[in-house]
Amino acid sequence: MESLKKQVGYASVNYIKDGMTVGLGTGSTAYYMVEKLGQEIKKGNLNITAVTTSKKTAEQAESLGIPLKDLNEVDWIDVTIDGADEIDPQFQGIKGGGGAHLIEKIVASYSNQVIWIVDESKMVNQLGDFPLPLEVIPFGHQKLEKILQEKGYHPETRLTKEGQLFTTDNDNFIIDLHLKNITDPHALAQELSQLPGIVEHGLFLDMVDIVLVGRNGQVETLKAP
Ligand SMILES: O=C[C@H](O)[C@H](O)[C@H](O)COP(=O)(O)O
Repeated sequence: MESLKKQVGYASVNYIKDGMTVGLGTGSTAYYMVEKLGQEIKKGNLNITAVTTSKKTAEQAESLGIPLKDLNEVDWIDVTIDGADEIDPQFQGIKGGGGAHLIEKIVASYSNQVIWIVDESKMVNQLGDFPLPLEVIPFGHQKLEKILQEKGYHPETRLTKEGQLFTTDNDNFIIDLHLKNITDPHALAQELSQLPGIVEHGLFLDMVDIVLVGRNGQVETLKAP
């Protein structure tokens, strides 16, 4: 898996051209994309500006000398390259396994092109086996969890390995919904968007343009319809 992630992450840098403003995703696959981008910048092959989607990616990018700007300082992003947790045959996805989906979704929404980079294990027939992350405001989060429980969504407030409440880069909490299968992602997205306290859910619908999949040692390019 690790070598597939590296292969697909490295291959995605081919979509980055000189002069572009690039959105840098978060996670173990995006890590390799950022690593390769740093190498190309160091060699003098690329001159770009990047906007990051998490503190972790910002730290990595800074350490590699990738020029960074805040989203407010750029007009638009040419391409954002990011990982994903699940992608269905309609190119709908779940993100937020690392708790970064709020900023990832904002950055993606200001991008001309969105590319997801995944290993083949992320390609599924139906979304929902991967727990759906919700970034929630700490105020009243237990009340919200109760409502989600009553709806039959099997919520679980995310904890760190040490058993502490997981906090996002925005000082919010994450509630993961253990749904097993999501039959109507758009209806669920709408319902979750209307619940007070949920800042953003991890359903990324109709957002991706190209998916690069690492499969059997090759990188497959899939274009969303
Ligand atoms: O919050 C995390 C992000 O949405 C990641 O892009 C996603 O979880 C995929 O990460 P990875 O490539 O590490 O599986």
